[in-house]
Amino acid sequence: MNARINPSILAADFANFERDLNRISTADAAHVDVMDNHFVPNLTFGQPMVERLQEITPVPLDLHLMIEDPDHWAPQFAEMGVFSVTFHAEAATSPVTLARKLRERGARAGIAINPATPLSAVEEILPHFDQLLIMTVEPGFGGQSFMADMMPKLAKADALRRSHGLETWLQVDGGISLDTIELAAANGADTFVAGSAVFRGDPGEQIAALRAAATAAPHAH
Ligand SMILES: O=C(CO)[C@H](O)[C@H](O)COP(=O)(O)O
Ligand SMILES: [Fe+2]
Repeated sequence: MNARINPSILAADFANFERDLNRISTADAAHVDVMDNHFVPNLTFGQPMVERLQEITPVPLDLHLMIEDPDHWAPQFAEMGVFSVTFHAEAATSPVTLARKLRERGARAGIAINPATPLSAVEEILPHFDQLLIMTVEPGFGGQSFMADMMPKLAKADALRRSHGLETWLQVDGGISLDTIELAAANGADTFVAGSAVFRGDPGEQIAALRAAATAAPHAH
């Protein structure tokens, strides 16, 4: 399995993004959590910040928009030349139209679902997306515990994409560490967001260890 490791810069030093982005240069992408203090009770990066990060990053940017009205805002983020833009199904009005707009602007289109949102909410529209993000914590904060009870939903999503021959990446976000990554990989995840686990220790070593653990995990298929 090709395990992608995307460290979340929510756990980086906010006064040293350039240094910390360079510390994760072996990662597949840098995960950027955009929070608006409305969709989630926390506030992080706005557009000028993401624009600047895009200029200095050595790795592609994987944006996770935890914002209201992504129909309006997400295309503006895609225009910055980022690698991927993932918005929440709970917040979007016209997700398929929005996915098309993101792709037209050169970004991969992702859709995210909260722990309480069933897979059925995105089942029909999955072919329009390059990535499905299954939250394994309640969105809003880093450093929370991995919700192992999301594994049946993840396995179902994996089975769905396989049965339809989709190339959709399956991303998990929240509480991913060396203790939990194998379980997520075994249930079908191929793209792993890890904030605290990467920046807690030596980021390069953590990325390598996480990638090795995910790759070595036994798979159901
Ligand atoms: O979307 C997020 C929170 O809403 C973060 O990406 C996630 O929490 C990563 O942090 P950690 O790996 O420390 O759990
Ligand atoms: Fe995230």
